[in-house]
Amino acid sequence: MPTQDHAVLARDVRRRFGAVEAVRGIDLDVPHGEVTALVGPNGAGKTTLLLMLATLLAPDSGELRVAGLDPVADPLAVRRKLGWMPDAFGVYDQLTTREYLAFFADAHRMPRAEAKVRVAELLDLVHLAEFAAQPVHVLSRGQKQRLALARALVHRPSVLLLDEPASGLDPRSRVELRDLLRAQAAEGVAVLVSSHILSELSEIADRVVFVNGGRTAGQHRMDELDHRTAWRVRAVAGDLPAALEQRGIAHVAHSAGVDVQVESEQAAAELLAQLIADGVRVSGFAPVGNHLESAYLAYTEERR
Ligand SMILES: Nc1ncnc2c1ncn2[C@@H]1O[C@H](COP(=O)(O)OP(=O)(O)OP(=O)(O)O)[C@@H](O)[C@H]1O
Repeated sequence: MPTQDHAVLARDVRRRFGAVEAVRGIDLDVPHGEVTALVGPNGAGKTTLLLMLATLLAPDSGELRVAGLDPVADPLAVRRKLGWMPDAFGVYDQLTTREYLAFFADAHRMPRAEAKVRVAELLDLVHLAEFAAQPVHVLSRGQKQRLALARALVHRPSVLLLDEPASGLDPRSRVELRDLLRAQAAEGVAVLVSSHILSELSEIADRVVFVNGGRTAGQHRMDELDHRTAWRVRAVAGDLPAALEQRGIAHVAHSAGVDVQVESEQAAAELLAQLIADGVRVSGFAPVGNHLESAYLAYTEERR
């Protein structure tokens, strides 16, 4: 089994909670120096997988490696290499922001003088220096998330796991998070990030792992993703679904319109001409989302 070159590796990992098979066959490869996106619908098993990688939950079966180490056999060694940003903020909110980070530096046995410098550096990095002496509980949700990110980085980990890191962040903080994750990857850190914000992931991720129903549905480099795009069609008169069916064109109807997959802009232009020729009075015709969104919809289609 490859270890060092794969910063994070999972092979046929399974975990159930009573009758629920939360994870039932996940394979994953996350290399150093890249940002890997972990995406999938609610309940797909992403958090369960991340908790297992973060040594906080034991798998029922399968193999896991983090920084070449086994999180089941050697959790303490894994934690020394790993930065973990959970989707919910932890306790200790009576501490000040500075004390909170110092506490985690101490937990990583960082010498006090070094910890002082590192904490100040991190507070600047996540723009919380002005809150250094404030108790953590006064921070807003987004500020707490930035603090959680700083906490994950305290000990300069070589593997960074983030569960929905952008969900509470304002637009500027999201841009900064993107830059920060790219900078970490450029320094050789392996970054695995789960998120539902596909437009943002498509801008920072080098690779994507799709998870659906507790299984890996696909792993790709972003530049290998199918470049077919979904186009959304709306019509004010004429039977749009019937016209598409008659031409054998697969489509998904929902309240915002009818989505079809087309191969290229040229194919989209031809489809529009055909629909008009069929008597459909088209009122809207535009590409939806980006390549990552299209691939996501294709991988999770059977749920509809
Ligand atoms: N501690 C638990 N006890 C019972 N069931 C659980 C537990 N944790 C997770 N599950 C179930 O396992 C499945 C996977 O949950 P998980 O949180 O891993 O999904 P997710 O992909 O992170 O979802 P989301 O995108 O909504 O965060 C869900 O059906 C969930 O209800």
